Amino acid sequence: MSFGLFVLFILLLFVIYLVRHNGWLGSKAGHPYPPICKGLPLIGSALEFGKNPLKFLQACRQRYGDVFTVLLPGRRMTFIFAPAQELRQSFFNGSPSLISFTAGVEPFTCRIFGMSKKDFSLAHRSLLTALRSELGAKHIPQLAQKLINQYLLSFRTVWGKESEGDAYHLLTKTLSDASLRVIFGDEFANASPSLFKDFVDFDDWFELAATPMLPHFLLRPFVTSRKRLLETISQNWKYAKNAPIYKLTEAYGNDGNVPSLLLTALWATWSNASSASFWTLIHILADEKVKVKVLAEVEQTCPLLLSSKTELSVEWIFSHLPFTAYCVSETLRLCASVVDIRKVLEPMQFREFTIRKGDYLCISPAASHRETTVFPKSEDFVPDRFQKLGTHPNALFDKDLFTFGGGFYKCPGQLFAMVEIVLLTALVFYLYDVQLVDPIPKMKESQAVGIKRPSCSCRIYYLWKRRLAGMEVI
Ligand code: HEM
Repeated sequence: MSFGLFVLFILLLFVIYLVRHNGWLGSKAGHPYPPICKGLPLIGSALEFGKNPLKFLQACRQRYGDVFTVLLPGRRMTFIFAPAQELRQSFFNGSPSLISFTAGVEPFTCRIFGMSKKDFSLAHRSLLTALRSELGAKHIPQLAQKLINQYLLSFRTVWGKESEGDAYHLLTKTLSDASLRVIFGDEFANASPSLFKDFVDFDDWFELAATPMLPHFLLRPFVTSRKRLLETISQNWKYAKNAPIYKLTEAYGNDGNVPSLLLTALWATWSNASSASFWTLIHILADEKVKVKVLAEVEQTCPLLLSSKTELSVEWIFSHLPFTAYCVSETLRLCASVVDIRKVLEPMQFREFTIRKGDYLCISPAASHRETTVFPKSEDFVPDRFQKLGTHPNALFDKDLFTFGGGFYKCPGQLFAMVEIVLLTALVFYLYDVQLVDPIPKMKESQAVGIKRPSCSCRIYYLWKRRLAGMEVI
């Protein structure tokens, strides 16, 4: 082949690549591909998306409409915006032969937690079923009782009687200690004292480490903390034999991958619920009227909540602490993940567009939760909006709220998460006088996945306000 022909051949390949990659041709069926927000050569929109994903997506939507594709290094992400019911139908309940949750989260399960692709997709359904049953309504009374005992212990050992402290640290530590003991068991928790610290380091680097094509050797703190976490879990998971999490390892059945599986479960248990409990407390503290309503409710309910005679069923908790639960739901509306993700397995139709095989199909819970037609004054914290509707605080997540995902793969920890945050919030307000010391921090703008973290610290002042049997040390 002459040199000229060779150059022509390369140019032809390049043009074919550009046409396919950028969707300049319509699909075979004649339906157009969605418009593309191209960004810069090679890195696409990585910089803008990475800086403030929500703002970037809202700007794209204004420019391109309800369906558009964003190019990121190694990833094409097609976003769809629509009323809740339409999104539930097309995204959460779409045909499994067309879109896949498992393939969508593989960049996390495999690249971050180190699970093998094959094992994960084979075992995924049974894992989900096992966890859903272990954390289901039937077990809540027992789990809730243990949570309360652990919270009371943390008030003695972590909070103390009176102090000023960083609210994020206080709530994260309290909730994490309690949920670890409840889900992984006391023996496992006692054997793993370094787990919390290593997890904080790991979680700080989580999102960067999920970036495709970014080599992990550049992220030394991430690699070190993950190694330590996996070592701790490998050595100690035998102690979790009597805990709910053990059912998961039985469903998985492959010893070699169990530590990675349990690290995934630990991340799911800790990461989102901790931030959610922080924002719930901070939002209530920042609004005097809301705080007064919460205080009235907890004064009435907490004596019963702390009585050993009460069976803490799901219905009991939500019917005795409805307003506190609406505060949690409203917090989860405001702080929801910017992106939820699936992978397109075969070309699929959404409205007039064809979405390509291989694209990540995405919705934005954070953007949907800010639709002013559904949520007037959408940036404000207004728990009354849900109370007026009368929808059960937990059932809101089957209607207009997407914080826990949806369809078959909906978060299996939803009920447990709601219960643990409601109980912690109620007890903090019942047992302490709490005040904000710092202004409310902004949410971390650059975070795309999971409940938003605060962008800076926020101190609270708290003072123990009552006598309680068994709490003499305080
Ligand atoms: C406020 C707290 C929480 C939030 C906002 C949250 C949110 C989510 C979301 C959005 C998903 C993906 C669902 C989808 O895309 O359809 C998910 C999956 C998951 N969540 Fe949660 N979650 C929370 C708490 C928990 C807790 C406490 C646990 C366990 C104790 C848990 C366990 C899991 C697991 C294991 C999965 C993966 C399911 C799978 O692989 O199919 N989550 N969660």
